[in-house]
Amino acid sequence: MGGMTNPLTAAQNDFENNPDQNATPRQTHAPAQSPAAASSGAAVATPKAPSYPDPWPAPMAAGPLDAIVEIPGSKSLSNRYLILAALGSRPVTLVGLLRSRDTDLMMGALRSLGVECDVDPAKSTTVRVTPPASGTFRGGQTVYCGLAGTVMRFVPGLALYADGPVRFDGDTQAYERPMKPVLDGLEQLGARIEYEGEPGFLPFTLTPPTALTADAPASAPARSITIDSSGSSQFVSGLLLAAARLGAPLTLTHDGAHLPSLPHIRMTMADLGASGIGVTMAQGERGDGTVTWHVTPGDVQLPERVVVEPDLSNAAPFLGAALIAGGTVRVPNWPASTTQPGGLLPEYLHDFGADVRRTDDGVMTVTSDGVRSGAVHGLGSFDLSAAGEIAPSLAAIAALASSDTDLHGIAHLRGHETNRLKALVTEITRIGGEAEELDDGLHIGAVGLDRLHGEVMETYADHRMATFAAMIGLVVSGVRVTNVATTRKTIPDFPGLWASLLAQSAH
Ligand SMILES: O=C(O)C1=C[C@@H](OP(=O)(O)O)[C@@H](O)[C@H](O)C1
Ligand SMILES: C=C(OP(=O)(O)O)C(=O)O
Repeated sequence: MGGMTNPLTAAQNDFENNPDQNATPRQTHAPAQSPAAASSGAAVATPKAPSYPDPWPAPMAAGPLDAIVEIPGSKSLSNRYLILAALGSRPVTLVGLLRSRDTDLMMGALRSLGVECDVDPAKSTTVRVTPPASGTFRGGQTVYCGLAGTVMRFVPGLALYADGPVRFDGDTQAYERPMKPVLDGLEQLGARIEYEGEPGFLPFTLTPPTALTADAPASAPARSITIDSSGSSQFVSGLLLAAARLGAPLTLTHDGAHLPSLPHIRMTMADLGASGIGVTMAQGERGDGTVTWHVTPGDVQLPERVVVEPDLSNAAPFLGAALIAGGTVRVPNWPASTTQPGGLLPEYLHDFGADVRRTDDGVMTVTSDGVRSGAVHGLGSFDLSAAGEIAPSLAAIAALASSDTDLHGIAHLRGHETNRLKALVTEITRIGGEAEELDDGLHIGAVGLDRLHGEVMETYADHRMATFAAMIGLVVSGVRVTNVATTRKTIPDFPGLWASLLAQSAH
């Protein structure tokens, strides 16, 4: 593996590329995990993020909100488009790309594999992606995944088409995120995986099968692989993205008890479709509860210019703020139809009791009398398996609502950035609320606002635990949030946007 950069010896990098800016303070071990030298060729021109006190005092809402908040690009779409552009043969310009830690890690990963990602100097959210002229990715590299599920589960599929072994590493906390099903799938396609620590987890090295590094003949025999994707939809998505280049039809079967985040899998299928790759899905083809996808390979090519939708899951704290503090919050550029699971958010907020409407100009408007009025009730027993990533935002509303909520279908949140079920129970309990873990989710009891008190709330290097705490802080005085910079995983400047939400409302 000569030429592979060792992140253990890489120099400390600047703020933008330092992985540890987002890790919890006790996990800071900066030089050990520097992705820039490890995974990016050219410098990434991310705008500098302002720095904030730690802990950050969450601002309280002085009265009902009245604000419009522009939400940056979707993480899930941005990172899929980056992967699909890299798999193509012509340059693609991505407009409105999310520029945050997860997308910068993805661009760093692609650059290390020989893909050019040129940031428009006049607009950092416009990025031109040029795949390697040879069509083969560069091996002998370390890809630094940070804590990004989309990087650690999607990029190994590209390494299948590299001209040498590729090593994958990430934040220490990422070593706990499950990887095995996607890597088992790639092994079934001929890759060899060597784990450095516990099998099934980062760090590891993927050695591609030699047959795939050259163009595989279109007539190659169909392939069939089976995995259990109960732990994350990203295992299926990663394999579907990889299959686009296979040069042979692929049948992928999920054989497991659950299949979370189905909209994210449909998003992958739709984006592959937009790149000229046909994918179909059939439930229970074997008549035994399994789910099967058929991928018909072709020439992967996104259109020359792709516009990224705003991140609708990241709209949740802002729109949810209207339910908590009362008032109206508007988010512009809300798509009329979307593959994002955040497209379900308006109906979830309506279920809590909000007035929700999208006008023809694409503005999503959420209005509520707020939790103090008693107008926000719990969701009762609620299946959130389609959109588990919104759970922390819904949990914040539920903890302040006038009746109970049981969120089901989200057992796999134990393998998210942190064990989110445990973290949410700990933090809700810390402020005087009532919550407990269920086998497949969370029970959140209604205790009344008077019982809740401000505390220093832990965020566990999890962006959504930080936005969860900020939501609570709108109506509970004295909430302080550790490591609010962790929000940079998917939002370039969350505290700035949050301040603008409140500042607009003060007028
Ligand atoms: O494919 C994607 O872009 C994502 C899939 C989901 O993962 P899980 O299925 O692991 O929840 C989601 O939670 C994550 O934030 C993004
Ligand atoms: C689960 C999440 O992220 P990841 O893409 O790292 O899995 C999330 O953003 O809520």
